[in-house]
Amino acid sequence: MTVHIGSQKGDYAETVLLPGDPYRAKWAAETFLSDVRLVNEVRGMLGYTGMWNGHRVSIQGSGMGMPSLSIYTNELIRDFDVQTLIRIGSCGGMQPHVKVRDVIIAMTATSVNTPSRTIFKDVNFAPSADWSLLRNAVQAAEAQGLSPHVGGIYSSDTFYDERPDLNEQMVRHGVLGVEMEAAELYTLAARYGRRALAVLTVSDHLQTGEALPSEERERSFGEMVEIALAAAFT
Ligand SMILES: O=P(O)(O)O[C@H]1O[C@H](CO)[C@@H](O)[C@H]1O
Ligand SMILES: O=c1cc[nH]c(=O)[nH]1
Repeated sequence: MTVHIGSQKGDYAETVLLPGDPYRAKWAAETFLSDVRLVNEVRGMLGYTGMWNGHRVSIQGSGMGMPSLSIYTNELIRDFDVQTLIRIGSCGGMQPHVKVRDVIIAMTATSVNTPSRTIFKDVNFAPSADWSLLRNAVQAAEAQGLSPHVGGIYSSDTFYDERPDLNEQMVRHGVLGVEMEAAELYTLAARYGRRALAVLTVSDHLQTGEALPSEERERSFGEMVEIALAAAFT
């Protein structure tokens, strides 16, 4: 039992998928896992544990933004001994060749700030994915017949951005998409020696203005869930 997770030790699997949206956690657990059990509902941040292809796995909502993700990731790592954490999130497309509903597998995550920023002082730490998870995810996506985009993403502190110049620099430097959590997830995984990856589905596009409705963001991103599960257990 922690401040934000009302479970006992052992209630979580060693592998946890982390959608920002707690209702995506519910949908993914009910859709892809068997023997599903609700293990957290503190603050409505739903978490489930079940089985996938003979493997025990949990799916826990992380909330929106790095401060919220940091709370759940810290508690999962430090109090529940979680070893592998895979974010399954939505993101905004930033390149013309990245289309809505495409899958992005995030190799690195650039940020202006993270909850860990102060400990690095003047160092620009480079948050990056676990290599084995990244490789497994690419192979799993290709086995599904998908062509995922693999590269850098931008973890922003804001959804409603007042700094279009920052996005311009991201686009200019080939960043594929923008979301709000992966940089801190990768940083915490590095600090505690755990494996982390972010698999994202493009829900809207910064250049075209195309955007999926919230119901689709909650329930229709099955490909990335299957990629994340396969990557964890390959
Ligand atoms: O769909 P999720 O996983 O929440 O991810 C994205 O969506 C939220 C913003 O709408 C932010 O959390 C962002 O990172
Ligand atoms: O953080 C996010 C998530 C989805 N789409 C965006 O534009 N930003």
